[in-house]
Amino acid sequence: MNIKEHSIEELQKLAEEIREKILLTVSHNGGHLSSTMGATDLIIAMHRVFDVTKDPFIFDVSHQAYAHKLLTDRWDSFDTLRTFGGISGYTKPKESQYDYYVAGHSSTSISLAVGAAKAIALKGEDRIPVAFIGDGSMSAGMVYEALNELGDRKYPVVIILNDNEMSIAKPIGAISKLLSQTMAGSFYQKFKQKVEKALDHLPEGATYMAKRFEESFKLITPGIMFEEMGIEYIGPVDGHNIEALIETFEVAKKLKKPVIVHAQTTKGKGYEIAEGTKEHWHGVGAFDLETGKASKKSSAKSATQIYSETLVEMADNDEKIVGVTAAMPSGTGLSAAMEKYPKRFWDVAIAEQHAVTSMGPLAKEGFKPFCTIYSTFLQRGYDQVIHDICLMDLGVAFAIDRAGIVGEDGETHQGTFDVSYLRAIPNMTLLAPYNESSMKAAMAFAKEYERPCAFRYPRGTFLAPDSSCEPYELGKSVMLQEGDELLFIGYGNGVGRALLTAEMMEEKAGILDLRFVKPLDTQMLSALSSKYKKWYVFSDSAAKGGVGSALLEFLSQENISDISLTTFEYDDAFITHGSTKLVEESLGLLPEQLAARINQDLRTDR
Ligand SMILES: Cc1ncc(C[n+]2csc(CCOP(=O)(O)OP(=O)(O)O)c2C)c(N)n1
Ligand SMILES: CC(=O)[C@@H](O)[C@H](O)COP(=O)(O)O
Ligand SMILES: [Mg+2]
Repeated sequence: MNIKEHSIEELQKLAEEIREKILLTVSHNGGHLSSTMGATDLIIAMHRVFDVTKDPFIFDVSHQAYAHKLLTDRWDSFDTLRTFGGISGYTKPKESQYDYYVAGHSSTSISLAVGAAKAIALKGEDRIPVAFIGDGSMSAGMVYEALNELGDRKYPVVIILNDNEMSIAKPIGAISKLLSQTMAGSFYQKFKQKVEKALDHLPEGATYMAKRFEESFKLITPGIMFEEMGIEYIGPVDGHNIEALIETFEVAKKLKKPVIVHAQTTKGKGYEIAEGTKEHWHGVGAFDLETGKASKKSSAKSATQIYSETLVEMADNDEKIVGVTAAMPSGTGLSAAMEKYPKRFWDVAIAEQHAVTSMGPLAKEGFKPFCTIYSTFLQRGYDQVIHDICLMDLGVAFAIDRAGIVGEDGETHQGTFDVSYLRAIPNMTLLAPYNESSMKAAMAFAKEYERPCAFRYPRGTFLAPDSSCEPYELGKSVMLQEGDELLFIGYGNGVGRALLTAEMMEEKAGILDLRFVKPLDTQMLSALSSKYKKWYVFSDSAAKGGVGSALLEFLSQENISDISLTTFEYDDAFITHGSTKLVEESLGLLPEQLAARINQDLRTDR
């Protein structure tokens, strides 16, 4: 859509139309509502001033970029948002030439802008990278690694800081406090302009004094930090005043230097029910537009809820239990423990690396940390798991939520890699529960275990219903059902998939709840290898380096060569978005598909 010739009134009308379209679509499909509603005016002004056909538009996380999608080539396909086969909820160059980069994990945009600026400079082109980042995403270390270089090398980059005074939850930390010093900021802006005018007319000696005076005022503004790092700061500006935004962006563009435009917006702008600091509206399922009520409510307890309740119970009985989340208090369920024990459970903002490392000394000092992070976001803290926890052999328990396919968030968020990336680390123990009782038992094990361990569980509910459960014992698996020739080995939610598949089999399968993928129950596996010659592995994890790999390593080490092993894990490819069921169906992983496949194999064998 070419908006270069639009009047301000036409742009304002367009903003309304875009918000209506977003509202209607998200109320049907679910999605990131409040971020994107609040960012709409900024994105319109961005498209007006910069040239999306040549300037890299780099959205941080990119959950707020729906208006960008609508302004480029996705108005007609927008109703497929986040559905299987439809458009992604995030920017994705494979989807559109106007999406410069993939995003989904936060705080990468300024690094990307610096990289783009280097390429542009090397190519001698007249283009300018524009990074669009939210206040919540300003907490992560990557931002400051990039600003550190940018402020020194001075590439022309415009950073639009969309400050809605919210992360998903309440933003945490000193940076967030600094950004919200806006009363002083607006006063300071007027004051600064006056001082600068006066300085033009003063002799040299007086300029020094006036500069000192000005700097003492800067100490109370958000600009100080950026300006001292060598990055121009403009703001705060009203992020819903399209006319003012266009003027400001024009100024920023002409500076040909690194510049931050600090814009204040209201999260949820345009949908009153969602406006302001209402965490719920960050990411929602389908809802009724009139009332704002969710269309579907699940009654079954999610794995996260079980974790959350169990953690509080454990914390009630043991004051050594502590825990951390990196900006996902409600998503991980840590919020319940944080409310009850605010001194022992912390949200450290988007800062997975810090979350992991900071739990090390707590373990060293005799506390029991539960480091509660989604599988996908723990990737950010990988070196810290190795260097700061496992090398020290400390008793930190990693509670890995959103393990497996997460559904509509798709490629950037799938929790597929944790088994592979954690299994390689010395001193690490890996276990997984498959229903409510086993989750409690796994957590009880993790609480007592004095070395690093990680347990994983899925988004939403476990596939298996609850059942009685023996306590977890290091490296011990449990046989759930004996069979004839086939052995189904389940890990975590894979046990539920194995149980469901077994119900549809023409032959009775033995079912093993593996419990630990590291260390493996070698005794049990050796014994089972004499009776069962066909092994099928069920685990919601990447096949490369996953559970099947671990079992093949075992068979090879033991020189057991008469077993055929098939693993139902994920192939070596990024997995698309859509409802979990449709995505799993596309991968052939629904129990009925697996049963049909195994039954067919058996028939062919005979
Ligand atoms: C590395 C990483 N950790 C956590 C998240 C989860 N997450 C997505 S958006 C978000 C809040 C971002 O806040 P902000 O940048 O202010 O954007 P807003 O939603 O307020 O527009 C969080 C914590 C993520 N995407 N990436
Ligand atoms: C944008 C982002 O990273 C989060 O908002 C994410 O979508 C949350 O996912 P859950 O809905 O699984 O908590
Ligand atoms: Mg924000």
